[in-house]
Amino acid sequence: MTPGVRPLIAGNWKMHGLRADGLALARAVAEGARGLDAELVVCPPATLIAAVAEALAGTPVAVGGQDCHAREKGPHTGDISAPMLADAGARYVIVGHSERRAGHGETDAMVRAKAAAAFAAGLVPIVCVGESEAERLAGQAEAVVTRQLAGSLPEGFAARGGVVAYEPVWAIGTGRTPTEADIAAMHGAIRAHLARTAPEGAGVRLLYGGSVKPGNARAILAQPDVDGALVGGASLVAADFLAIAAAAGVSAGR
Ligand SMILES: O=C[C@H](O)COP(=O)(O)O
Repeated sequence: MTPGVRPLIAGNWKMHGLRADGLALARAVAEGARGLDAELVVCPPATLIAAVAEALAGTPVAVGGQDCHAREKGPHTGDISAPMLADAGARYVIVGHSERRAGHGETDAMVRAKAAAAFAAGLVPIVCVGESEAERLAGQAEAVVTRQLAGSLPEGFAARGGVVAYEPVWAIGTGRTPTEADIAAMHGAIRAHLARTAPEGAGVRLLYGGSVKPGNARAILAQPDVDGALVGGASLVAADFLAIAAAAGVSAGR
């Protein structure tokens, strides 16, 4: 944890949640969030953003989107723009998740444009980076992640409060995680890259994502330069998500 930084725990619900269970999950998270010393964000599917934002109004839990288009509006069937997310009540948006990079052919340049669009709409982008298993085994993990950062972060990213999530692709939904030392080393490398490129880089919140669970959260969040987590599967169970958030508060020594 970076000293003085408030931990951020974001839940990416991915393509899970119909109205009734999504609203129940959001309300249960808000109920348990009182008194927790971490910032909480839930990122429901787009169909639920407005309803969840309404249900969470006046609570400490913010809402985020899972993706946005780089343009404000136009002939882009099925896409959602950053101003639309903001209008629906979102304050954050995840961009460049590996499932978008792999499943929708998103390049670093596209991710960069999406993050810039998020800022323009008043949203905080959470930009995801991470190596594949083959890249890690080839000793290329840091080079890959540094290249992704160089290509994916728009001008003024650090100064404008952008967030980076390091998610090794092979750790997502697998129950496998890097060693604590490997997480610390990668977060240190990301921090060094950010600090080289902007004076505000030292203050950017760096999240770890990939099989974060209540049982491993405390150890992961205790690593230097790990300022929070981007949680997938465990964010679908309110008690698990809240336990991870509680571990973040403990790791921050708050
Ligand atoms: O965005 C979240 C990540 O893809 C992590 O997912 P997971 O916690 O299910 O491994």
